[in-house]
This record gives sequence, structure tokens and C-alpha cells, in this order.
Amino acid sequence: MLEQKLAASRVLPVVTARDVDSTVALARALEKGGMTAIEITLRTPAALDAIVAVREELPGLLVAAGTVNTPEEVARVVDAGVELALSPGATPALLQAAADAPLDFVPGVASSSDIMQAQAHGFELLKLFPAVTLGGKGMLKALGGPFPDVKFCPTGGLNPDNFRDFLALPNVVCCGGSWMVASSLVDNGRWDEIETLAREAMSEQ
Ligand SMILES: O=C[C@H](O)COP(=O)(O)O
Ligand SMILES: CC(=O)C(=O)O
Repeated sequence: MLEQKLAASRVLPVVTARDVDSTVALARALEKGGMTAIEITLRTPAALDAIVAVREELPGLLVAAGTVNTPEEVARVVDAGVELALSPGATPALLQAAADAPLDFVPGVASSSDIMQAQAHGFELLKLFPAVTLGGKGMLKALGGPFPDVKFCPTGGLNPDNFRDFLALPNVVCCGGSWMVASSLVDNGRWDEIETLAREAMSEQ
């Protein structure tokens, strides 16, 4: 079940794929560090090929597509075999296309109205983005009142010093973040460092 898989992942690394080879090497370092899932965003021309390659090379990793913002992009990631997609926000057309498609979808939300719109399409596990800018832990606690059944994957502004406080909230399933996949690390092939950052993120303390 999606919620359990994402809870086990703790942290979902949000990756911008520069090219296929470096993304496979990056994913391998994250998996060696103990991570079980990766979100590869559709923000670059290499993204879809990178998603396909990472799924082939690392079959044990849950490979999600991120920045899936339109119905057309939902169709493209389904064609690529993707089983989980996420977005930073949502439109009614995107929510309907994702609800109709054979994949799990985590829509992005930034307000109570966004949450209600996502719920109207059957989604209860949502990405709060950009989480820290919107209000961080205080916002998540407040949203727990009117939306007791909704769970979140806060993303945007999380870092090694604050993500454990987010994970401790009862309505947080996992955290999205890019600190362990920074372009300064990827561009210089610092795979050992990435593996170490991944291992630290996966440790309870
Ligand atoms: O677009 C931003 C990423 O989705 C994650 O945010 P971050 O770089 O603040 O961790
Ligand atoms: C913001 C984010 O994580 C996404 O583009 O899916």
C-alpha cells in the first residue's frame, strides 16, 4: 500500500535528472545509503529516460515521477511504466486524469481549498509544497484539525536539521527533500558523500 511504502522510505529524494548515467549513479548511491524510493522530476529533457533506466537498473527502488503537472504528463509517465507520480500543485484536469490512470498519485497542495479539491477526487495522501515557506510544522498541526484523515509528504525547505521534527507529526508520512542530491554533489560525482547523506537521513537519530 502506498502510505506504507512511503512511510518506509522516510525521505523521498527529489531529483533533477541532468542525464541518464549520472541519475542512475545517483540512484545507486541513494540505495546503497539505505533509501528505498526516489522522485525523479519531469523538469529536464533527460527525466523520462532516466526514470526508465533507474527502474531497469535498480528494480528494488520505488521510482516515482515528480513535477507531473498535466494530464499529458500523467499519460507519458504511465507509458514509461511509472507506478507513482507526484505534483507540486494540482488542477481539476490533472486530478481527474490521475484518478483515472493506473498509477498512484500524490497531488501537491498549499491550502485548505487545495486539500478539499484533492479529496473530492479521492486523494488523501498529499504533498504539502513548499512546506516550510507555507508554515511548516505549525501549518501541518493546524491542518490536522479539519482534515483528520489526510496525510502529508511535506516538501520544500526541509533539511537534515528539521526533517525529523516533521516526521514525528502524526499526519506526516514521509518528507521530500533535495539536500542529499544537491547539484554540487551530483555534478562532481560525489557518490560516497551522497551515500553518507542518504544513510544519515535513514537513521532514526
Ligand atoms: O523544488 C524543490 C524540491 O521539490 C524540493 O525542495 P527543497 O530543494 O527545498 O528540498
Ligand atoms: C515540488 C516537487 O516536489 C515536484 O515538483 O513534484
